[in-house]
Amino acid sequence: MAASTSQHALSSIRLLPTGCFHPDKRASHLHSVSVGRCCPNTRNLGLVCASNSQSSVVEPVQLPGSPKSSAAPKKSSESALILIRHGESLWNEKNLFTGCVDVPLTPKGVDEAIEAGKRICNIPVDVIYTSSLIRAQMTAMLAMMQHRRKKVPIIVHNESEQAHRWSQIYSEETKKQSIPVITAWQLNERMYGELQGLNKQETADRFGKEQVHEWRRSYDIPPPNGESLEMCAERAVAYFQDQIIPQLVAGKHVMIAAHGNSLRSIIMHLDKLTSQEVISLELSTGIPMLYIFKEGKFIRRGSPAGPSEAGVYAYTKNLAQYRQKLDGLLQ
Ligand SMILES: O=C(O)[C@@H](CO)OP(=O)(O)O
Repeated sequence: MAASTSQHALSSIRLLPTGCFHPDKRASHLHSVSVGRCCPNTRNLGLVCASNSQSSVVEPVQLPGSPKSSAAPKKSSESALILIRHGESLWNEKNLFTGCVDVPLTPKGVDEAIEAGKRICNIPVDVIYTSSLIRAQMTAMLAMMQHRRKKVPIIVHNESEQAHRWSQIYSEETKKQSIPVITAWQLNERMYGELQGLNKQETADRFGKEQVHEWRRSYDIPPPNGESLEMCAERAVAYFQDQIIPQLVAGKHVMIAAHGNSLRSIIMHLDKLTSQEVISLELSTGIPMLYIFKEGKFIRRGSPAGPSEAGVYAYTKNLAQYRQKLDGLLQ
């Protein structure tokens, strides 16, 4: 799907000077923390599921003010949030409504994911969230293969106590060189109901262009027996607030690999778009978008253009320092 003016608008935001943070200090804490795992049908399970700290690679973080909070957020801290829509899938290529049908990437989608990875290869990533769908997971993994830090992305398995136990890592050093990948159905594409598997053009020919546009882009009108964007936002934004924001508050750098509509709903929330404005928000496959989270606010930084582009690393002093560190220029 072509990038719209909104997508271009995302990339053309002016850069503002911002303060400092210390990505590497935070990354070094990864080895000692436990899992914040999401269970289906429950919104706020970070604390409930994190019973065994030994076998896990990422800690659920509590928001400031919470009585149990152990990780006090640093006032001056600043975190990167990268959002990536998955690369082209086999059903994108065939122009079929996909929704929650779990199809893989095309070779072009694989290339897009690799390209996305090159664009973010100098931006710190401490924890990755993906949907439970393979196209988002492939994208996350392929993108991370390009990262210069060369940490190993590892999918966190908490679907059963045994899965949790059997996927333990027994070396603290190896954990330090890992990035937890947390999969969450809440980040899935919106469920397209009875449109799933139908050809988009044929559906428009049959039901009319306007009707299909309404199903695809309106905020609160669901397709037959499917989810509206509003319904998708209810679970995706709730998950983002309950599970992901606490990571950012604790100073973790987060990447989310997800889908056109789950990400549209999160961007709507971050950018405070109205239900009218979100109609024209289109996300291209495999294009990363960067936000900086600082002092409780999200600052949109557009789409990093590539490792050779200097601009993105001037977004914040800390991104520049992180890159210098990767370049071996800093100790
Ligand atoms: O088919 C889908 O699942 C989505 C994303 O590819 O399509 P649309 O752009 O119509 O929301």
